[in-house]
Amino acid sequence: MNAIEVRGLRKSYRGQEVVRGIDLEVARGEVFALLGPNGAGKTTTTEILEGHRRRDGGDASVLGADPATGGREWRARIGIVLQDADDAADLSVAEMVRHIAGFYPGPRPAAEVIELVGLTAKSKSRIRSLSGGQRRRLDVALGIVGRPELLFLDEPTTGFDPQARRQFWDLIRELAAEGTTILLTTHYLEEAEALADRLAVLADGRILAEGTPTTLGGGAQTTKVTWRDNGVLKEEQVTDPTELIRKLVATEADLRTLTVTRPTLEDIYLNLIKGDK
Ligand SMILES: Nc1ncnc2c1ncn2[C@@H]1O[C@H](COP(=O)(O)OP(=O)(O)OP(=O)(O)O)[C@@H](O)[C@H]1O
Repeated sequence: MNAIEVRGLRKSYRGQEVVRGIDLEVARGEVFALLGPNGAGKTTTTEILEGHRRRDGGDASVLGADPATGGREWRARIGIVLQDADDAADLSVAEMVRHIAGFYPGPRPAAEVIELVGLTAKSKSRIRSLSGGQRRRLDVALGIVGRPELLFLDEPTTGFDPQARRQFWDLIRELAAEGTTILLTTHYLEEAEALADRLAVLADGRILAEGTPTTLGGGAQTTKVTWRDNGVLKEEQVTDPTELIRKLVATEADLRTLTVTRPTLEDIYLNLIKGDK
């Protein structure tokens, strides 16, 4: 059975439909990224699946249960990292992690989790004294302390410095290797590319495209080939550069300047979003 199965999901706020018939399947052990512009419906979808928001239509199954009615045991199997958690600012990092650990039947030791997110030096500091990125690391710690089977990460690395982001990626890869299923929303395309087995692009409450970081957007994407011919810069967009390069090898073109550029996930994403407008 899939970890997440969604059919025809719908949600409106005051008559305005913001999730407009989403189908989604996330296999157990998969890292799945939801991408999309601000207001696309990523957080709303995620919150429905976490059981934090009611849906207006469609079917949803998360770890075999309907998230709208999932009980305490179901909740204990899920880890959540919210977008703007705001709580218990007077507790220390370690106190907070221990407090949340207490809600789970088999939590990770607090010190281990704090180490995993790189906050050991801040263990005794009050939450209110943490920087934005450190606060975000604590949020991640709270999301994983219960050894969740399924982890929801809503923009987890916002405010992380580049090194912290790389450390976080390593942590996610470790969790994935242990078999944790992960649903991630992010605006960092390189993050989705680095972590996701599969991803979907959401815009205006619908899924525009779905695939792996290399197949997303289908075969419509072209590769750019540039080279110099008698000093003149030439450029061609082709689906498969093999034939063109063979042809160039047979000519007098100076191939020391040859470049072959595949579109990045960001190029593919921006094209999809642009095409939707
Ligand atoms: N509680 C709410 N009441 C009314 N409208 C809401 C509420 N929450 C979200 N919306 C609206 O629903 C739409 C989708 O919002 P959502 O937060 O799901 O988008 P998102 O894709 O997560 O965006 P972002 O990338 O900015 O986090 C937006 O137009 C937003 O204004």
